[in-house]
Amino acid sequence: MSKALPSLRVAVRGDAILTSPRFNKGTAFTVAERQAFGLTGRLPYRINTLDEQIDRAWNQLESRETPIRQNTFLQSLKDQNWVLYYALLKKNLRKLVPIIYTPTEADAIANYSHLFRRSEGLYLTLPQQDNMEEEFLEQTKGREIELIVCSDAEAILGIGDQGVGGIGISAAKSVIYTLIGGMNPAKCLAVTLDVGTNNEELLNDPLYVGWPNKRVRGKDYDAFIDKFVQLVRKHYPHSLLHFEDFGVDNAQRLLALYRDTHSVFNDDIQGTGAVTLACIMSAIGVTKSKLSQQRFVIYGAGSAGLGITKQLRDAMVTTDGISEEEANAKFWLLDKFGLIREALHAKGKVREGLKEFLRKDDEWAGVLEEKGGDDNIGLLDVVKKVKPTVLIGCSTHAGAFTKEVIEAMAAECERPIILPLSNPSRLVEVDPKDANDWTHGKALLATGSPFPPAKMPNGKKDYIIAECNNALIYPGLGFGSMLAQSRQMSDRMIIAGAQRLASLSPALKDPDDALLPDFGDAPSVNFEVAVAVTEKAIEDEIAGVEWKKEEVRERAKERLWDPIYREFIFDVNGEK
Ligand SMILES: NC(=O)c1ccc[n+]([C@@H]2O[C@H](COP(=O)([O-])OP(=O)(O)OC[C@H]3O[C@@H](n4cnc5c(N)ncnc54)[C@H](O)[C@@H]3O)[C@@H](O)[C@H]2O)c1
Ligand SMILES: O=C(O)C[C@H](O)C(=O)O
Ligand SMILES: [Mg+2]
Repeated sequence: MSKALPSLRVAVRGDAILTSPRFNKGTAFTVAERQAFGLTGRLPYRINTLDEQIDRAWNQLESRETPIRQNTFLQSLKDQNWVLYYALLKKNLRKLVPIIYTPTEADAIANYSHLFRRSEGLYLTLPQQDNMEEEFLEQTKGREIELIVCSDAEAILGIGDQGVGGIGISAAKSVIYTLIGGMNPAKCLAVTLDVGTNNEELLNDPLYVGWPNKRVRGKDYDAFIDKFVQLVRKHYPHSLLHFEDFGVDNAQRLLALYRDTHSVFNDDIQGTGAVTLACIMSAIGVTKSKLSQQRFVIYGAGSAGLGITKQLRDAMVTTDGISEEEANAKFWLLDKFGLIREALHAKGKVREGLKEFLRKDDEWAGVLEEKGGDDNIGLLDVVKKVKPTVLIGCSTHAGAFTKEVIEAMAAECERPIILPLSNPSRLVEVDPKDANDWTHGKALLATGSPFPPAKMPNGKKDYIIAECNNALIYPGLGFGSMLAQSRQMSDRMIIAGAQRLASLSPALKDPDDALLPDFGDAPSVNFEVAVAVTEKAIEDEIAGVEWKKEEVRERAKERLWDPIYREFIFDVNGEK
């Protein structure tokens, strides 16, 4: 979808333009630009095209042998030249998304202080909050911010508390918004909310670059977050505020607190809920059944588990016309202490927000008796008794879906739907290759991180393991909400996005194909999601724009940011 862009007036010159990743073109500056911006003597003679630069960068990247070294190389390319960075990624999307995002970014975040070269985004640190507004304005000066991704890094992917390294997830999610969602990177801001860390390894590391203090909680934490949210509301009332990888309690609380007053979005809850709903809709298309005919076992009842459960429940009520109570009864949730049920709740072992999904103790009396009074009803017990049709993992418990569990499920279900969603790859609840073998190719599978296709029995074509990662939908949800200028991201907008994604699933056309579109198609898929989201906001009269629904697609195309060089004209009053 490349298009020629009008020239841009730019005020920075000399070394300043070469060190600005937003404006730097390196060897691609033209003769006229070199003269106008004082670059002739600062650059070698030869002028390269963007394609030549991409080839050179690709060769340099390939000479780095490990994913983490490639990640570091790409990080430094991002610090140098955004157009080249995004153009390289765009050309090699499937290969490079796993390097700059899940799973490799998890290692980059875990080693943030040791790999540190250059800062990016906005670091807001709790003891320095008196100057928060100044810092915020300083960092966003001259930019019309449309998207802010923030994290307090308490629960990064499945690797836990990563302190200031959380900037890595905010920045990676923001890159995906540009790469896959078409958002202009100059209008995106990655923020780390450094409230300390309880990660002892980081606290004891003399090279740790964050605030070396225990994680602050309670009133002081709330006041700090509120100060930040109010700044966003004051200066960028139409922006989307994306929360990423907060601890589960704060994730739910903050979403509930702010979602009515600003367009806020919690990716782990809502993004994961939406992509999983799309994946399940595609799977039940293959099994030719309805949502309300499923029995769902959700293993890991944190942000993702709860987001998925509520999204599926709400969709079931809407599409199959059953009551919320009936829909709640289709779920069996497990967490660290086993099946979530009344007795656990009475002992205070069930977190707020899960009450609707408590199972009755007397349903399980027989199982408890058989276990000799053992309080913990585990996954195998649940699978044997419930005979689920869908098993979803978001527990961070690697290998939890054992052969016994998978075989027990497959014994009672013709096409078990199994989604081990924990990231990064090493934390997956079951390697999809094993789940495929143990079910003799009958399981319908998708994972959170990328996995290779699985071999099928009887010479059938390989089974493509769909990547059920929220990155397949959140860029479109965000772009759609930005287009709509909506002051909220409503449930109906999210469901519209999930439905559009499900409608694009390869399995709809061929039941032996993947449950979700390929990541290589993520940009066009997310574009469709964005159109659906904007149309819904307009239909529901919560959009800030006055477009007709028929105009949305064209308007959306006009707003897509593409990594191509624009001609620059020097102007002291131009962009800085
Ligand atoms: N595929 C995706 O798009 C996607 C999206 C969000 C999260 N995730 C992954 O899901 C996992 C959980 O993320 P989250 O944000 O919900 O984290 P979270 O910390 O909010 O939730 C994890 C939950 O799992 C529970 N748990 C831990 N060990 C367990 C065990 N042995 N048995 C049962 N439950 C156990 C925890 O108590 C917690 O409630 C992570 O690995 C994350 O990377 C994937
Ligand atoms: O970051 C990802 O890859 C997905 C998700 O948000 C997660 O926390 O695992
Ligand atoms: Mg996340």
